[in-house]
Amino acid sequence: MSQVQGKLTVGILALQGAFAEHQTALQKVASARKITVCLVRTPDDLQKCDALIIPGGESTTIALLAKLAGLLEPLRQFSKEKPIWGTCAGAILLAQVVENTKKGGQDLLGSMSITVARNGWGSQVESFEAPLSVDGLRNSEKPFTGVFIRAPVILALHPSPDVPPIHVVARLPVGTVPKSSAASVQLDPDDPRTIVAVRQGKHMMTTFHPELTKDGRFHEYFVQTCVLPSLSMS
Ligand SMILES: NC(=O)CC[C@H](N)C(=O)O
Repeated sequence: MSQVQGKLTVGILALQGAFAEHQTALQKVASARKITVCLVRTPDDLQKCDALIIPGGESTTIALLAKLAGLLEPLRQFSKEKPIWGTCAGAILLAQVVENTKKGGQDLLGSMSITVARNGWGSQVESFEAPLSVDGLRNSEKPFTGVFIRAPVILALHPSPDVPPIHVVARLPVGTVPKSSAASVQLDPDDPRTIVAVRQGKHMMTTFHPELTKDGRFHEYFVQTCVLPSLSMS
């Protein structure tokens, strides 16, 4: 475990997108939990980390910049050993299969057995917020505000005996009708597009942006549920 003064180091991929917002949110959690926050721009930065957050932004741009920085393969290797949390664009990078990619496809880490579609609810104007009830969050009786901005949708989970179990962490509330032309009808409760947060093994993806709220409970949840347990196994 790469610890600095007995601390746990959580990296944030800082190539493009909302990495500063994650840094602010994580620093609030860090003060209570001996965590060093590291902005990751090179393979050397990544080496220092015990876990990683990939922020929202544009997944095609993040992947291209990661390739240019020589980070794609190190990220794939990292994901085999250490926890990654992908938010929105970061969720796309973690997915095994992505639909609606840019022409010619895009590089992925493929760390979670999930199919997502980019911009599943439509464009920026169809962004929306939804109150999410999330078991396992501190004060879970208080809904967590999911901020969905040109968000991907989960089209399918691919559980199999060969991969770690997949846990649905949060779904859109029954009756949510996103303003999107892509889903203007009320979603059926077991429609996979209602799934907006998933854990598989040590990784987590959220199709929304916890870093854009002032509510740090998802950052706490990632540390408690994904990061700390992975350290005890390493
Ligand atoms: N808010 C976001 O991260 C948007 C993700 C972006 N639409 C993509 O496909 O990469």
